[in-house]
Amino acid sequence: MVLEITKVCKNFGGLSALTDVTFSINEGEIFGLIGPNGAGKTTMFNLITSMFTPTSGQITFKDEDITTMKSHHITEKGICRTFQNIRLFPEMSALENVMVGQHSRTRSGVLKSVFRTVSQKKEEAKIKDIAEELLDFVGLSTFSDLTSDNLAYGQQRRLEIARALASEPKVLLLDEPAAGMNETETSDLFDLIKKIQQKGITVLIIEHDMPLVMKLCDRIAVLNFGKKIAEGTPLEIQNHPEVIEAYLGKEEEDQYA
Ligand SMILES: Nc1ncnc2c1ncn2[C@@H]1O[C@H](COP(=O)(O)OP(=O)(O)OP(=O)(O)O)[C@@H](O)[C@H]1O
Repeated sequence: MVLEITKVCKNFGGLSALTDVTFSINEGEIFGLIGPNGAGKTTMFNLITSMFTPTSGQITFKDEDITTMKSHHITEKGICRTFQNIRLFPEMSALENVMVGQHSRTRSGVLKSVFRTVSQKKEEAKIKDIAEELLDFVGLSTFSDLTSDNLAYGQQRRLEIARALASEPKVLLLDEPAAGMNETETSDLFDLIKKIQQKGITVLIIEHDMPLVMKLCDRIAVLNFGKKIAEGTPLEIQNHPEVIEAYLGKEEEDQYA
């Protein structure tokens, strides 16, 4: 088990965003977290990355309790995420955006040195090399000098993934990576996430694009009103009566048969 979520609850005032949610993720798998709007999926990401603390319950990463660990320590441990709304630096180049993503792994910090020592210069050169490799990995090497606001939407989402990869995650959390993508971009995204898995990185993905989720994920957990209503393989999830009723809807049932 790489990540274990045990009996996690999160209340916001009187609202129970998550109630007693338990699931665990195996090393190297692509795990989907799905459910209707407001089901608590992003809240779960916010708890795993310590943007919020659970009201109760436990989160462990490789058997270490990380429930109350600070966010930056969680990044250093090897958990990194992308956001539902793109959060790039719009006026920085694609390359610089990825270079910034490495800050948790560097000693002297990126782009800030005024009096640069030889070792800092070497480190910067290495940071640039790694960023170039990552841009190549996500298929954006020809756009390296473009500012991120000049990239197409699907490219910006891939750039976000490259930036997240720059922190050398063991577990990558993707929050609706296919949102707003056309069919070709979604198909490229599928290939990219599979390549990330092949690198040995575990992927936890929130996604509303059901055909993509069903094709991509090894296992899936389904939330509804903050509670887990099902967990299993894509086939098990597609045939789960409570999921069909709560989430997929009768109309869409045939689509996945
Ligand atoms: N910071 C917050 N303060 C108060 N309520 C919140 C906060 N964050 C989330 N919520 C509430 O918790 C519930 C779960 O929200 P969450 O964003 O986790 O759902 P979601 O499954 O990610 O939805 P979507 O698919 O629409 O992104 C919602 O009712 C939401 O309004």
